[in-house]
Amino acid sequence: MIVHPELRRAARHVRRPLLAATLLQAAVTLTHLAQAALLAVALADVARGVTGRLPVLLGAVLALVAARAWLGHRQRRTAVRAGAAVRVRLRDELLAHLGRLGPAHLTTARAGAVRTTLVDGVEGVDAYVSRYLPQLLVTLAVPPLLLAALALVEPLALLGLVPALLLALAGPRAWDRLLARRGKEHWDTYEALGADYLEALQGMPALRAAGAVGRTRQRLEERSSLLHRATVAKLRVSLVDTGLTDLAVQGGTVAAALLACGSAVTGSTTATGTYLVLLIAAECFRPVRDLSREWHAGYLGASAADGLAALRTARPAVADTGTVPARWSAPPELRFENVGFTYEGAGRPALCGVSFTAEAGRTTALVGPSGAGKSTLVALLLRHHDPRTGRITVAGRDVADHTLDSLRRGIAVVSQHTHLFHDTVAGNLRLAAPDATDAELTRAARTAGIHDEITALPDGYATVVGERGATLSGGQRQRLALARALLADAPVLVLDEATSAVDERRESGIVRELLAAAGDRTVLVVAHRIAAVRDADRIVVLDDGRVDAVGTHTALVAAGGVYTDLVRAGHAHEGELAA
Ligand SMILES: Nc1ncnc2c1ncn2[C@@H]1O[C@H](COP(=O)(O)OP(=O)(O)OP(=O)(O)O)[C@@H](O)[C@H]1O
Repeated sequence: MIVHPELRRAARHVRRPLLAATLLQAAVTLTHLAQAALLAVALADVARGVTGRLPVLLGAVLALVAARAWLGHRQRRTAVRAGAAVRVRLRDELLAHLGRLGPAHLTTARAGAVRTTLVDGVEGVDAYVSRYLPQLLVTLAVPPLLLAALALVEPLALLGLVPALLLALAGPRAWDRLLARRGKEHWDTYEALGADYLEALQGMPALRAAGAVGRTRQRLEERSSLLHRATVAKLRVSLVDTGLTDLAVQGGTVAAALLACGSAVTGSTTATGTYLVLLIAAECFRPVRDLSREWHAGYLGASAADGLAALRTARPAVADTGTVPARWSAPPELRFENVGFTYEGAGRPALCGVSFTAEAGRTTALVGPSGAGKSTLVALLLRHHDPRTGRITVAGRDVADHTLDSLRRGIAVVSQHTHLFHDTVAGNLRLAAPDATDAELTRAARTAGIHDEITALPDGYATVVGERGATLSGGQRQRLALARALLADAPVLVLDEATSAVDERRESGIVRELLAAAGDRTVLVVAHRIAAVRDADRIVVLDDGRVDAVGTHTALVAAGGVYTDLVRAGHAHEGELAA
């Protein structure tokens, strides 16, 4: 009888349907009881050789059977509805929270484990709430009522039934803790296996390239046998629980039968009373047996409860405390003022006293060697983290003043890790602008340099691109993501290595077209290759978390330093340095 606070919380929102399901379940139990009483009277009549009432009694039994079937059907429907409501609400809540946690959460949590919690864990809670909880309430309420009724007919029978019921209900509580621990161990192993499988599937090309498929398969097999052992350990405790319940149920029924027979032999009870004791004693234990059966359905939910609670209460890297919606009537200025930031657990700061301004409606480029802090600056602008020192303002207001949702909607980002969904090209493009017309899709795709390739696909814009855009090349995926960002029509556009997978020959052309299409938006371009940024209005050179220089391409080349090194390290042709 594990009632985890997380499961109580999940059930709180469906109190009414749950109460209805419990009452219907109780009504089903009452039909069993009434049937037992009618059969007891009928059997006593048969024993006495009186058959006059038999047709009425048996007719009533049949009516009860029909009523029970109807009540049972209603009960299941109500319970399923309550379970579905719990499932939908919990998933919505968790998904919304995952959105607030942002990508920072997945640097510590594993995607496969989160998936297992969201899918299997929530299904388990559904079974727990819709099947186990109503039965638990009925089990706590009905047997005491039946015992009270039996006390009126044959008080002696209680001597056998009460201890047996107490043993059946309270006995297994002795190892509730062990049961909870085994359940958690099983869940953790199950979650880890799910995460391993997802990672192995997603990383299959890398595993093949490294010749590590065999080793991974072996590791997965080890994980599988760990899960098998955890399942057996869990079942062992669970079966002891069920065994004890069964023993108490059987023992109690036999004791009640012996007592009833004793009373019949001594003649202290009528024939009807004896049959009543025999049949009602069995009914006393029916809810206990049913509870034991439903427990197995709800055990998964009880085991997943800790994981669900951990996900639901995980703290986002930043608090969504801003109250002002980010609605900029004109492209805003972005200002970084003395920004410093250190990742949790990192020995040295990723950024240190970074100050620069990305002018409104202009293109500012961020360049620097690998690890200089370019992506960290973008993450801070989007508030995936907050700076440890300094501040970032958009249109003169601290980004922390804005609600997270509106801030992120106002800044369209195309990063080097584009994500496409298993949908058509058009469906992927319309993610950012569900109402965009076909003409608008085409215009955005043309600007991103992907239109011709889309029309060459078997079904053009209606072609399904596969999971994560698997049927497209890296460059095509990036250009689709660019088109999607253009459609989003946000006043700020951030291109974070957005063309890194596009060949250099096409890169400068695409970037030039993009910047023209960006119109008067404020654009921040992060790039390794100078070709992607040489036309920017202003270039900020970052080195080791600090601003090394700010200027135009021509001025920076003339000044020498880190920028010139970057140009030289790239595929700069003579003209680039000379420009
Ligand atoms: N999640 C993280 N946890 C800890 N340290 C991190 C994390 N992400 C980045 N860093 C560190 O912060 C520093 C800046 O990283 P960042 O990704 O911002 O650099 P970058 O200039 O974008 O590099 P690249 O051009 O290679 O993408 C690096 O030293 C990096 O190792």
